[in-house]
Amino acid sequence: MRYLTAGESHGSCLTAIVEGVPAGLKISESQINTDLARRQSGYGRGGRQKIEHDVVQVVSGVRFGRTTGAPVALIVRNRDWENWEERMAPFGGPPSDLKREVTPRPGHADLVGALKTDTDDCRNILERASARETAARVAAAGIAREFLADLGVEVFSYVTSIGDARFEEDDPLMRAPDYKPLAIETSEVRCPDEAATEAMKAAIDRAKEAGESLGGTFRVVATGLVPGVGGYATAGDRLTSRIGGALFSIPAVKGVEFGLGFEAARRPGSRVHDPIGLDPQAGFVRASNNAGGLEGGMTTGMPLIVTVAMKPIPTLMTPLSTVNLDTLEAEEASKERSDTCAVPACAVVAESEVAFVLAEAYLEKFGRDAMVDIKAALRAYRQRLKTMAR
Ligand SMILES: Cc1cc2nc3c(=O)[nH]c(=O)nc-3n(C[C@H](O)[C@H](O)[C@H](O)COP(=O)(O)O)c2cc1C
Ligand SMILES: C=C(O[C@@H]1CC(C(=O)O)=C[C@@H](OP(=O)(O)O)[C@H]1O)C(=O)O
Repeated sequence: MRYLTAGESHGSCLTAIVEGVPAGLKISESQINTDLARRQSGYGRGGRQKIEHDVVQVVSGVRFGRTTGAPVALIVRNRDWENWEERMAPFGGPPSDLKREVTPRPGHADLVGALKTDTDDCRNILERASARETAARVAAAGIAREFLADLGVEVFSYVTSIGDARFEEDDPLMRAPDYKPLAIETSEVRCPDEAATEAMKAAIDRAKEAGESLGGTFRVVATGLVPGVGGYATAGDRLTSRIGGALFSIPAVKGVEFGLGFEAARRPGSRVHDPIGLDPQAGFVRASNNAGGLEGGMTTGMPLIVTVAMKPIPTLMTPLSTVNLDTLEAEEASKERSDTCAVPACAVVAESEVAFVLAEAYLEKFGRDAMVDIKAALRAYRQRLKTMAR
């Protein structure tokens, strides 16, 4: 299962096509819309989110609420388009008052994209480098999430820091985070701890006041996984690389750690690796989950726990210096409407990326055509694992 998106930030709409979708999977538009709304939310978002109200339109591959096995095409319309129709027109000439973007923002794709593609208007770059595109990813991932949910796998996320405001978790080994979904989703920064939520909001307020921006960290967790999904035999099989790559595809993601992550490099082996035991009911079990649910590029059966770092938003209201592409003079970088912090939204996008990788890995292992066969294969596999532990 993989997706492809198209659409500019201020174009008429975003489009996604998901291919490799098995037949017979129940799809809920309202569930996708809930995820789209979660991606739009979060303290520190800018004015754009007051304009947009993202809803998905499923245009192919689903009939009477179930997938047919054909590619699923989805559309999310940009409400802001009506303010940009002339400036973003696919055909005809530019309007006479068009203001080109010639003061590239450090940290954004503006300068390097303009150099690479020989344009004198960074808008050609930023329209697509913009994380607006991630709305299409979240819509597309609705298919992957429904697929995983049908197989008992849930993917969620929560924010662990914004700037220097941190959520200090009780279980530093992160064996299996089990925060209440409501505690996460009712927090304006998607952090299950009230005091940390307030500290993060205050940090965002201070940053906004100072014309600054903030990044942060969050965790993505997947539960209900069976062991042995993914692969060890070739570089391309390993889920570590596939999940890492998928997360690094998200604009502004600059770090990914599995389980203990970098902390593992500071500890001796006996305090890192997860001892193996045998439980009469559960079969092979682990005393800890420092690996974060992956060994040898495969799921261990413990929760997958990935910590992700997002850099601060590049657009600054107190801008850094840049060079004007027309005059070649030093100038302040452009400061268009922007988010101050988008860590909570980024976490929802990251859930989507993880869901896609896991869905594809499950399809590899349990078949691709029809949900009924995939579920039967999963049941048979679980049964075989039980037999191996007896
Ligand atoms: C959900 C989300 C929202 C974002 N909002 C903004 C924004 O409002 N302004 C901005 O300059 N960058 C924003 N970014 C970050 C830029 O898109 C990103 O830094 C840019 O594409 C350059 O890519 P890089 O940071 O991976 O090098 C956002 C990123 C995400 C994931
Ligand atoms: C539109 C979204 O995020 C945008 C991501 C973004 C960027 O540069 O990445 C810049 C801003 O766009 P605008 O200039 O239109 O306000 C954000 O609002 C969204 O997430 O839906």
